[in-house]
Amino acid sequence: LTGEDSTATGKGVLGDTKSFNTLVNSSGSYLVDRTRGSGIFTYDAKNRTRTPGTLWLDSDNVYNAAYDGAAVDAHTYAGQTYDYFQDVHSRNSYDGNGAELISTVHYGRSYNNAFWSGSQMVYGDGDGNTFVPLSGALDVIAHELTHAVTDTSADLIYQNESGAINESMSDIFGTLVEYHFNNKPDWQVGEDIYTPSVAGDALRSMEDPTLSGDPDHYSKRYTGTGDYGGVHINSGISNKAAFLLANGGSHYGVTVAGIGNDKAGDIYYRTLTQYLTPNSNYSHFRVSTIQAATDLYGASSAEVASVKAAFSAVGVN
Ligand SMILES: O=C(NO)[C@]12CC[C@H](CC1)C2
Ligand SMILES: [Zn+2]
Repeated sequence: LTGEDSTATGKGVLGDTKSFNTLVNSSGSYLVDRTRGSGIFTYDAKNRTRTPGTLWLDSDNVYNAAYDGAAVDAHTYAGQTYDYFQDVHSRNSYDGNGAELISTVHYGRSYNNAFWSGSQMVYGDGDGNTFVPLSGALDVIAHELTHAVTDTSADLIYQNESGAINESMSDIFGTLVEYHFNNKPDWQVGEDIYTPSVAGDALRSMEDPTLSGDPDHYSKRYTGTGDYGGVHINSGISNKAAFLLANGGSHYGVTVAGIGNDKAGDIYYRTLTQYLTPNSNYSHFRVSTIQAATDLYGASSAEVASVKAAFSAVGVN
């Protein structure tokens, strides 16, 4: 594929106008951004389930059709997430080696989910009641791309406690990316694309995981076999700890002094990429996070004290 690097404009899933990088040649405008790593490439599954599908081609470099919105956001938010990991953590793409970012939208029919396939991001359109097209939320795209970061670093096994930590890392960086771009930021997950007819709800709350029935303390962890051993359930324990570490608060009688999003992000990034291993459980997660904070701020630092308090507050001692 050859052509000229260009900039297009278009409307996202929620009708917001944005600009993004494309490649233009005599065929038209492709959703190809050659300015980041080895490139960002966005594809159309055309409501079938073959991936990646067809590289997205538009006729006039203006992406304002309703059908275009999912692709506009997948492409733009992948670029923003790339920028977050490069600019904040000096990580060039999800593998640190400039790997191509490949996304497919319009996957399946009324498909209420999104996932990292092991090699690319995949987004359904939702059924219009539970979800609208899932690439419409920056925290969701950053969630998915963080699965790729995890897979190329700690490689946390996607089940039981290691899987819950895997899921929580994706929720944590999904939220931190949302704050980094100040895109209606909050400590909820998927709020922008979840239940369009219900205001103020979210798929999950990191501030209060019990709102979606998930545990906010290790003593309340799920020990069944559903959800790969509760990877989207027991993530609440770590999500609550992350909320407390960044924002502060008291939880079950334990008070945590908040250290802010940036320091929390640096601690979690170092924990994920330097200390966690495929079989890490919550106990090893506590030790690893303390070590990462110690590396960054010193053993007697306030940051280390807050990490210890945050894990203690959720019953991981
Ligand atoms: O938690 C997830 N995947 O592991 C979700 C579910 C809905 C959003 C898109 C994918 C987040
Ligand atoms: Zn996930």
